[in-house]
Amino acid sequence: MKIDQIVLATGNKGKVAEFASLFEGFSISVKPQSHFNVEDVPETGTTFVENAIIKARHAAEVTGLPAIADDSGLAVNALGGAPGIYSSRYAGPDATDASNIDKLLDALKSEPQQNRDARFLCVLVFMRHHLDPTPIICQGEWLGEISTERHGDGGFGYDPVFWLPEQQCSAAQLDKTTKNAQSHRGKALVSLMKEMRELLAQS
Ligand SMILES: O=c1nc[nH]c2c1ncn2[C@H]1C[C@H](O)[C@@H](COP(=O)(O)OP(=O)(O)OP(=O)(O)O)O1
Ligand SMILES: [Mg+2]
Repeated sequence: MKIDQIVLATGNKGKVAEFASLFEGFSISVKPQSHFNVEDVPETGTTFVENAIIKARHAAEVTGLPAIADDSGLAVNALGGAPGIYSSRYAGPDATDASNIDKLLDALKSEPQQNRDARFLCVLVFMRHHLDPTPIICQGEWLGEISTERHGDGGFGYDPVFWLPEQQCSAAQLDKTTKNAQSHRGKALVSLMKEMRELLAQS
């Protein structure tokens, strides 16, 4: 199967920036959906997998191109896995990264550090076209803790409060390359590229 161009089915500029460096050296051109005027689509699934498929299918349908989508989020043990698939809408329909973090810190305010374990999860989906019956689905996770205060201003989303105890810094204090080498998204993309290479070599 010959592919020259792929649409990246996300409206999140933080993800786009990370994917841009992850895709450096990749032989196929990967452009964000904004380049093709694809609008965000409602994420009506109850799993990361369903939401990633919904986003990839939508972008593939609008553009006629193969698509990659990312559905990701933060799962906090002390909150029973919340905010999970609702991470981007945790503080409500008009949530921002800042209001989501405020709500998270408030929800955890009485939890001591040993109860603040969390993980980032990322599901990536590749669909060759919008009716692809066998999408490639890969996932990655990244373990950390939720700090009581923000640290750093890099990255996006919950990065300023995602604390990495072994590195004694937050995800927002890592440069992009260092974050990509260990993040949920970086790990999922390594698996996805391996499977895509096999698929593209087959046909
Ligand atoms: O590396 C990360 N560092 C910090 N925060 C992160 C990360 N990865 C996901 N997150 C958070 C951001 C958002 O609150 C939610 C993803 O929600 P999710 O629906 O997948 O993305 P989104 O709505 O921002 O953009 P889009 O759906 O167009 O891809 O998890
Ligand atoms: Mg979203």
